[in-house]
Amino acid sequence: MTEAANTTPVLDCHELSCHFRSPFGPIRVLHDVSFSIPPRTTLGIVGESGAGKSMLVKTIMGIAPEGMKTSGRILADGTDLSTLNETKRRAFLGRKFGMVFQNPMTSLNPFVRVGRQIEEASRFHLRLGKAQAKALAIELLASVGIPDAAECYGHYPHQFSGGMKQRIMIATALACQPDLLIADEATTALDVTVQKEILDLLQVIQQQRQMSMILVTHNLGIVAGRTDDILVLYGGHVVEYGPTNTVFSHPRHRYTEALLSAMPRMDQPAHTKLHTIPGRPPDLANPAPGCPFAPRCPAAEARCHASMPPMTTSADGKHRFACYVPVQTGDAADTAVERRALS
Ligand SMILES: Nc1ncnc2c1ncn2[C@@H]1O[C@H](COP(=O)(O)OP(=O)(O)OP(=O)(O)O)[C@@H](O)[C@H]1O
Repeated sequence: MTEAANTTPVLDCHELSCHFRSPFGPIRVLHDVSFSIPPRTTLGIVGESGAGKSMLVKTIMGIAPEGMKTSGRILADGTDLSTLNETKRRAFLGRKFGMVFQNPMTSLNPFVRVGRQIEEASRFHLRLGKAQAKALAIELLASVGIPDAAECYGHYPHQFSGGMKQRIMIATALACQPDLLIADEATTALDVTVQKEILDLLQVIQQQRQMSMILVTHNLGIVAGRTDDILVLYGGHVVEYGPTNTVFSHPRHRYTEALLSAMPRMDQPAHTKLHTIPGRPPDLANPAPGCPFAPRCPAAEARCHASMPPMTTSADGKHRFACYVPVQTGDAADTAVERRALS
């Protein structure tokens, strides 16, 4: 008998919120963020600077900055993380999730040989012996495209280019064979051609290892063709969430629509002027009562400024958006789902 494929979401987040205290009162950085990542799929988390993307993944990884109060439920492969004590939770997350940060220059220790840095996680979490951990580190270096992996094992970070350092960071994140790899703006600091190489590498690794992946980016172009689903964040709110193809072809939230029209496209004639989104991102210290995008939205009505729109779900249940005046698609069968009252 063949074993049924596991369909339990690798990550299930329910109403994640976080805030911190400031001299101006509490500042909410995330508002009831919910999403789910099925096995072997990739989620793109998109939004402009300050939208809360990094805070979201840091909250999931349990590394939100000190003073940040978080709430909500996180299930990793069906396990509710709140049921684990701090030590168990760290061990569990260290094995299940790997993370690649934006800047490999600051993530790698300049004084430690790269092989040793890759070995650290597998020795700690998988309890591998010295020889086994070294063999795995060399195998991982080779798998992320480092030439002469056995020799490079003993090199220091400064002996590698930026792109190679990022490959080493990916090898480090893969050391415990995670179910989920989180890449937080992992290519932003790199040249455009190297960016593409690293994104292609991540995609190949995701497919080879049958893992799930989160690509965090401010650039919609990065998630196009590389993700199954997209979560669009604005001012700490999920404004749109759904299958990438649907969101690209039929965006419903006005912010997503604006982001898409600000994106350069191959099918546009050269020198086409790109749209920009007028106005400024919301001031989290002085949140307006309504939709955070309303002050910049060309379609905003009085109600958009007065209260946060409820989350609406498409007829097939796969596409969600929080907008009173969504972009029309001809599909009228959307269902409004009231958000939990915001405290
Ligand atoms: N250590 C911190 N303490 C307090 N507030 C913070 C801290 N780090 C970030 N913030 C605030 O949280 C909000 C979300 O920040 P976050 O870094 O998650 O945004 P982002 O979408 O990842 O943006 P970027 O792409 O610029 O990193 C911002 O308003 C930011 O000022």
